[in-house]
Amino acid sequence: MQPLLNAQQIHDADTYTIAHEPISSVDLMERAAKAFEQAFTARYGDTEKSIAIYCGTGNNGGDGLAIARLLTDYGFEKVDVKIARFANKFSDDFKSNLQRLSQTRIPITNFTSVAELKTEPADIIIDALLGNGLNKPLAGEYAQLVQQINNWHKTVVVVDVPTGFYSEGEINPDAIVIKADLAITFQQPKINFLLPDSKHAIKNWVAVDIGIDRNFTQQLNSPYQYLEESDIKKILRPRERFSNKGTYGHALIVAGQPETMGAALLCSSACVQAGAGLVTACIPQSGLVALNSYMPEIMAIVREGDLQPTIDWTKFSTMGIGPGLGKDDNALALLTDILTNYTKPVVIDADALNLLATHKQLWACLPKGSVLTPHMKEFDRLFGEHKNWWQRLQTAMQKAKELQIHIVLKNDYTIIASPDEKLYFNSTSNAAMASGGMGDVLTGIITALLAQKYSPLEACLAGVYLHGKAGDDLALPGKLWVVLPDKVAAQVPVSMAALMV
Ligand SMILES: NC(=O)C1=CN([C@@H]2O[C@H](COP(=O)(O)OP(=O)(O)OC[C@H]3O[C@@H](n4cnc5c(N)ncnc54)[C@H](O)[C@@H]3O)[C@@H](O)[C@H]2O)[C@@H](O)CC1
Ligand SMILES: [K+]
Repeated sequence: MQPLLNAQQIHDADTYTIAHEPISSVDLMERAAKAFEQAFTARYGDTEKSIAIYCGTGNNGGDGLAIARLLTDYGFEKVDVKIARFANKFSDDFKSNLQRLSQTRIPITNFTSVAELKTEPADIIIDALLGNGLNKPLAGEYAQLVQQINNWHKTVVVVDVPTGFYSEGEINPDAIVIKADLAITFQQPKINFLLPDSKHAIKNWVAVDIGIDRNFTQQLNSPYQYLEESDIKKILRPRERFSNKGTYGHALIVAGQPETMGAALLCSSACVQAGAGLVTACIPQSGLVALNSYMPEIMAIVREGDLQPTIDWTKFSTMGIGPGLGKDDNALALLTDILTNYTKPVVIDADALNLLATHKQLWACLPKGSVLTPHMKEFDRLFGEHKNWWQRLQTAMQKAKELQIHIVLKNDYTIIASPDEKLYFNSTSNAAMASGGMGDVLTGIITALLAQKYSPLEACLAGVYLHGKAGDDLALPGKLWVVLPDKVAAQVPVSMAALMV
């Protein structure tokens, strides 16, 4: 689990590392510049290309100066350094690196106003103007310079964070900020990199390790955490000797209408694939043939017209409710029946979420520890409109605590809010997975893990990670353009086994 720190905490962690490793501040800058150089040359290794490095006069600018030297050592012959001297403030490490750079033959241009700049002939621009020290929105010369750089439409690679971009907090969509093709960021993704609001500023990012003290960053107890494979390996347990279907629980999937049986099939088959010992699907009568032919391992409880099905509450280890269920009176009656009679944590998705949104009296009946899996629109239907994702994060954290539930807010980096006011960002999944039915599969996987006696938090973390990992294993790198949900479900046991070794 990697703690995601805010700008102040990152600064504190840098300071702690300098004092306790110990390492001089300028050597830490050198280490950061080296890590940048390696990540940069791995992607832009053609030394024929010309590079212009725009530097500020703080530590971000200091990084830029060191990077100019390292890229030249690497073999780039056309490296230009341009220093924006908009303020008369220079960090010590900027000054040391300027001193070192002036002993090389790398050309340095100083400018105090954007009007002095001509066109930029370089193939690639490196942005080392401002980094994590940003303390106000860009204005004046900085704003003009950033707009100028954006207007050149070059390949832009940024050092740490795009100039003008806030690492955390609400993002103003009209703010002036460097548009980055790639952000090579130090130690950890910045929290806002993981939110869709950053899409306009950052096409891609990569985090490079610069050896910041991990014990220190752990003990800061950040509410924001980034999931890593090692976390999931710790959660997953091997299937045991002398185990049988009873060992792995009996899940009930309540899903489907005659027109949306696919959702029920995808959800319940994913539940089987993710290892539930037994799976029963509560589906409309007309879907029975489809269910039996799609996957004979799944049993059925059928729903007929207005007749409510009889469910033996003691029989099931957990339930997943909602995919394709519809929002009619029968669906509402069934959801009400379940929530008022069943007391173990359940997974609530899709139409069941929409029913919850319009029948708030049901919230009091949600079993503690239950899991809600909304996408953005469902989330806003449940909890009100939000202007941006940062606001959504705060609501998720607050509601998870208030209702003692887990909220799985689906997105590129799906966010899991837990009742103890933590937010976990998932690190797997890819755009090939953006297709209808993918959420139904996720619900099936989380339900399966709950059935296998993983705690609700473990089921959410491992379920979300596995779902994305199965999609990654199928699609990346460059294997499949589109990955369909049933393929993801079928891949889950393979990806799970690979995580167990
Ligand atoms: N502290 C450390 O030891 C390390 C810092 N590193 C680099 O240092 C960066 C942070 O450096 P700094 O804290 O010096 O800050 P920056 O270099 O980001 O900014 C420099 C100064 O600009 C001013 N400023 C902020 N917002 C402004 C605005 N909107 N308009 C005009 N001026 C503004 C502030 O006075 C700020 O201190 C990181 O992003 C990273 O690139 C790395 O070298 C790793 C180690
Ligand atoms: K920058």
